[in-house]
Amino acid sequence: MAPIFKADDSFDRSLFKGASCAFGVFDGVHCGHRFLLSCAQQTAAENGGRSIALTFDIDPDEMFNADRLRKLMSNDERLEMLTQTGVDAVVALPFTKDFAASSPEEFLDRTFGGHVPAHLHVGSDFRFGAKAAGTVPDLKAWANSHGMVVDAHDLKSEDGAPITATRIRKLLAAGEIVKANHLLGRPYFMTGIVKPGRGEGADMGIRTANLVVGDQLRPLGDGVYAAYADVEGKRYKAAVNVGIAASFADRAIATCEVHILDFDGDIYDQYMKVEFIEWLRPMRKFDDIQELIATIQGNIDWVRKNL
Ligand SMILES: Cc1cc2nc3c(=O)[nH]c(=O)nc-3n(C[C@H](O)[C@H](O)[C@H](O)COP(=O)(O)O)c2cc1C
Ligand SMILES: Nc1ncnc2c1ncn2[C@@H]1O[C@H](COP(=O)(O)OP(=O)(O)O)[C@@H](O)[C@H]1O
Repeated sequence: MAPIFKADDSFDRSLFKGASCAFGVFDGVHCGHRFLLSCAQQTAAENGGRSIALTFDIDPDEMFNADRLRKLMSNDERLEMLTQTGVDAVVALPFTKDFAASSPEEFLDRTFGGHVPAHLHVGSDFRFGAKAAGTVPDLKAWANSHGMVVDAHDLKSEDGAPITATRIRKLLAAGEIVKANHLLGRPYFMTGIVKPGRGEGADMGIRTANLVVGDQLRPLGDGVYAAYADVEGKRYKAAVNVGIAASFADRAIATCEVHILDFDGDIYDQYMKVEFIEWLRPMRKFDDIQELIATIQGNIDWVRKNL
């Protein structure tokens, strides 16, 4: 697995010399990102240099659009997944207010610190520097005078439209999990530590392991889904309610309630990963608890038969 370098003041930027970098935020590490990263691997192989995923430690939108941000994964998960894409190294630039305020030219000077890569691969919509003022032609002009080749790639498309994190977030918000997973090239997942809920699941005969996932990390629309849950190193089928349970909205705080099929352990305070596979139905408010139980049992049966 590739090492992760945090590009703070102590970082030795000579790592960039002769390298092929793909530059982006890479939220979701989706198929479009993987294509760009494979381009860096290809020119690295041709030139005998390293391939590097060049990114930021946080998503810049956390600084500028925090209220409406819906990330596809946490920053740690993003960096970790980048290490598994086949690149030789992952470099995370600290995205501070000061760094974000750099002019486009200053931004590039500070990023590379005099050690310019051989190749830089970006998407054709790449913008950089304060107020995203730097464009691909600006990048190419800087590269020309610094001996770097810039490859600005058309965004990889699927079903007639570019694959972008925004497009995937919109599909997830609409519960279109199959289409979102297709563009991600993997199942969309949520992760967290299992917390105690209201204790009503056991009374209903349907235990649920609860995650409290904040809005920023919950682009997936409310609803009931078929999923897989990874707990204690094992993978189980699961029926999952996403969103605050409408029938208990006055007292519920969990936003991802996971009934794990054929499982009967205590996993409070344990890490759990939930991979979403199919949308089953909208979440709804039930006035009759027996009807709620029967409906959930129907969802569990569906998961058992179809996943
Ligand atoms: C597959 C599944 C579907 C669910 N669907 C709904 C629903 O449509 N409406 C609702 O209010 N709660 C729904 N729930 C949530 C249950 O009401 C909740 O798990 C139960 O109240 C237990 O809560 P507790 O874990 O906090 O004890 C669903 C739960 C599961 C596992
Ligand atoms: N099949 C299962 N699916 C989910 N959690 C289970 C299962 N079996 C046992 N558990 C355990 O039970 C807990 C959920 O029990 P529950 O009665 O729903 O209480 P609460 O919602 O208050 O945590 C889970 O956090 C987990 O530790």
